[in-house]
Amino acid sequence: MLDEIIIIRLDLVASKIYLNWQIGSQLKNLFGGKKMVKKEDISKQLKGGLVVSCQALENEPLHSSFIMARMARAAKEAGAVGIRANSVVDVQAIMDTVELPVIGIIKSVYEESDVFITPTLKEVRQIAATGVPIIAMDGTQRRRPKDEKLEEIVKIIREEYPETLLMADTATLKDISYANSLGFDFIGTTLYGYTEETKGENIAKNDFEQMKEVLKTATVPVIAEGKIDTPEKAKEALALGCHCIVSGGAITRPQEIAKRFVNALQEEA
Ligand SMILES: CC(=O)N[C@H](C=O)[C@@H](O)[C@H](O)[C@H](O)COP(=O)(O)O
Repeated sequence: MLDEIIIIRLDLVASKIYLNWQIGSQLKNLFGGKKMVKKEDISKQLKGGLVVSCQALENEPLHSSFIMARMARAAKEAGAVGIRANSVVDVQAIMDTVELPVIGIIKSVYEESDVFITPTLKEVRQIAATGVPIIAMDGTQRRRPKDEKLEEIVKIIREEYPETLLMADTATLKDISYANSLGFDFIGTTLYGYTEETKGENIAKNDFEQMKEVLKTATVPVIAEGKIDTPEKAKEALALGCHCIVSGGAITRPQEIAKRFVNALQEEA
């Protein structure tokens, strides 16, 4: 009898907490919640600025949502216009910390495919559900896990999240033409140098030779991303006509930053 009373009371307490939480979030949405920002405004916000990629995978020293949110805060203090981040937890921690547009991705490795940046509909939906204004996904023509097709993913996510901007992370000019045809909002050079076909390449090589071709091929704004590791390169990419810059490792991966110093000292010795 006593057990039953205790269980009923616990149930009542739990229901009350749940109800309060629900009312609280509804009120927050009504009065204090995040405002829906229009697609054109997000694009304007990014134009001509620096987006800082705040990412640390499980095998990296700074792997922690708390630290990534602090990185995002530092980026904001420096004047960054946006953040790029990996995983639902990091994106949520960052969106709770800074009021900057976030480019969300989920890196996920599948055995049967080399595609790992938001590779399947599952990851696209998971990251979309966080409310990120922009989702970036692999925009190469490589075979995707589970044989999913990029055009299908884009079609479905456009229906489910019409207000979310989509960025294609590409490697080759062919990828860019493909992304144009699928109606992406942004094209990123993220994977140039990271696929079988482009291994060892660098977007800044020969005075940004490849970037100039990218800009001629793309029919939507181009985001310069991948090894834009100095302020000079960032400035040059913007001058060529890129919409904005994403820089990561050179700002938020201390192991890469320290390595550049160590390498320079070793070259001197
Ligand atoms: C190839 C790949 O996995 N790129 C990832 C994409 O999100 C990140 O690891 C990069 O840090 C990001 O693209 C920014 O580039 P960089 O760190 O070179 O400034």
